[in-house]
Amino acid sequence: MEQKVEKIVTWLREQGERANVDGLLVGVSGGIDSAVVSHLIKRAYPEKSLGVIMPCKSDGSDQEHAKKVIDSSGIQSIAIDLTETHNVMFGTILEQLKTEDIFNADQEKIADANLRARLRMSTLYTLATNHRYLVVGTDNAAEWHTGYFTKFGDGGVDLVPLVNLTKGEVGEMAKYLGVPDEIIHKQPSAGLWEGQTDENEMGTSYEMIDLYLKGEAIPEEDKRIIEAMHNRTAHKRKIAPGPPE
Ligand SMILES: Nc1ncnc2c1ncn2[C@@H]1O[C@H](COP(=O)(O)OP(=O)(O)OC[C@H]2O[C@@H]([n+]3cccc(C(=O)O)c3)[C@H](O)[C@@H]2O)[C@@H](O)[C@H]1O
Ligand SMILES: Nc1ncnc2c1ncn2[C@@H]1O[C@H](COP(=O)(O)OP(=O)(O)OP(=O)(O)O)[C@@H](O)[C@H]1O
Ligand SMILES: [Mg+2]
Repeated sequence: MEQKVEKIVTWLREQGERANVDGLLVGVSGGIDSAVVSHLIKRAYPEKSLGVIMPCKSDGSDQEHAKKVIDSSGIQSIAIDLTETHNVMFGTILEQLKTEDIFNADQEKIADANLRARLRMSTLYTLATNHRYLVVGTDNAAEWHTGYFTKFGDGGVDLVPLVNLTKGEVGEMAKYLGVPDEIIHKQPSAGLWEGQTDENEMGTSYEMIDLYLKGEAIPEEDKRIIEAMHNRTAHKRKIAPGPPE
């Protein structure tokens, strides 16, 4: 594990140097993926790494966990509450849609959720510009393969250090790095609405996705769900296409 960690830390430093920036930052949610990235960027840039806590109508326990990650990693931190920003922006958009009688209530929850992720992305890039830092993403191999992220939201980042690690491998790295146990053992959640858990929403488990990625046999139904998610989200893993000349 020491070697795996060192390889990623060296890579992060090289990427920073190549981009000619001063440091790295990450959004800290209180979940395991951003906990691992916080510890990694602190190792890569001990004096120039920043963790950004951005509650947006978020669960109080997530914020407590986020603070624990700041402490366990020793990273510098800043908290920016996006609740009011989201209320104003989403409220303005909804009001106009309703005024013009073109509001689609079926899509409200997902549109609300994705705006939270995109407000976080905008906040991170504002800070990155201010500090001359890069924005480090937290997607792991399971999330990347299934496209379980918001396009240009939490998917809108400069570097993805965990993209080759399964969720299980992220857990092993978290233990090695000293991420608090309660964060390692809690249910993965995007925290985009109350009670949301990744596995409920996806209809399969990270254990199944990890096994699938390792080429092992899994039940037909899980395989079908994973392949459908992968195909439906192919556009998120490419740059925007243009027409042929
Ligand atoms: N074929 C295609 N070619 C090009 N673009 C296409 C497209 N199909 C849709 N699109 C575009 O993509 C948009 C849909 O993609 P997107 O906006 O990402 O939205 P979508 O995939 O519908 O939703 C994001 C999913 O990621 C989950 N999530 C988000 C954030 C964090 C986490 C987490 O684990 O923490 C999880 C969230 O719970 C939800 O299930 C459409 O509105 C459309 O603009
Ligand atoms: N409240 C928040 N404050 C700061 N960043 C956030 C917040 N919520 C989400 N993010 C960012 O969005 C990323 C995607 O969330 P995701 O839930 O996939 O990761 P996680 O919370 O670190 O781990 P887990 O998947 O186990 O919940 C987070 O890693 C983090 O960088
Ligand atoms: Mg989470």
